[in-house]
Amino acid sequence: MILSIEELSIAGQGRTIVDNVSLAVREGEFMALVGQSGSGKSLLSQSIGQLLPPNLHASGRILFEGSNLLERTSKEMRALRGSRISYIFQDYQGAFTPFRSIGGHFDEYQKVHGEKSSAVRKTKAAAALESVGLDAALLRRYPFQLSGGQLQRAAIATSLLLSPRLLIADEATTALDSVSGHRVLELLVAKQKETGCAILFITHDWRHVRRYANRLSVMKEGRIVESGGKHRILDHPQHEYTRNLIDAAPVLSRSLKSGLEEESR
Ligand SMILES: Nc1ncnc2c1ncn2[C@@H]1O[C@H](COP(=O)(O)OP(=O)(O)OP(=O)(O)O)[C@@H](O)[C@H]1O
Repeated sequence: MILSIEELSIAGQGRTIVDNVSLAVREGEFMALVGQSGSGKSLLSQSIGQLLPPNLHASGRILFEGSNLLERTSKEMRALRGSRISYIFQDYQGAFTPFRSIGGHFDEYQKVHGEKSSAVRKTKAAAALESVGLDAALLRRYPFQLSGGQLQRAAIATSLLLSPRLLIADEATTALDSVSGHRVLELLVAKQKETGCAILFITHDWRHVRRYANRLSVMKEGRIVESGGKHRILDHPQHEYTRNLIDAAPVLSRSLKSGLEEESR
């Protein structure tokens, strides 16, 4: 296991939002987390990197590479985020400061994580951008001069720059049109194969679950109601809530919900 969340609860102001959740992500796998809006998926993912809003508190254990992340200091977490654990958010525009060039972002990111040579930083930035299918000339542009799809690609390039072992993608394609979203996801999966990192993928889009996930967990009202292999859950859901979610997804209308007949992944 690369990540093992054990009995995690997230609470604040007298309310428990995530309630005693356990969830494991295996080395190199694509793990999807689905469930209704407000069930606590984003907060769960934020707690992994100690990114919870200050009014909320997490308890339990989040084991990553042998230690409990909830016990790490803020300084240790800053070093870990971006290097061993990376995030891609729905709001990719928020990941960029408007008046700093794309190259400036790559440069700063590498500086923060200890790369002292400006020449190395430049070479790595160009290679990273090219690795996600973007021209290195875009390094000179500003975020508002790139399309949404290009910016999200640049965000993916940044988050993979230091070869993290775990990538957390919280509705990473929701803000993109479906063609750009599809391309970004294809890219993410290709990069995953190349680097071997695990992905925790939060989504409402069952097409993505069916196409890319190895396993999934279903969340409802702060609890995980069901976890397992994709084919088991899509074709033989055990919990009524999972059955309802799958039945409500029009894209899953084939004879086998997992699409096992036509897709092998
Ligand atoms: N800072 C906060 N203080 C108190 N409650 C919060 C805070 N942030 C989020 N919540 C509440 O916690 C619950 C879970 O929110 P979360 O964003 O994790 O849900 P989600 O499953 O990711 O939803 P969606 O699929 O719509 O993104 C929601 O009821 C939300 O309103």
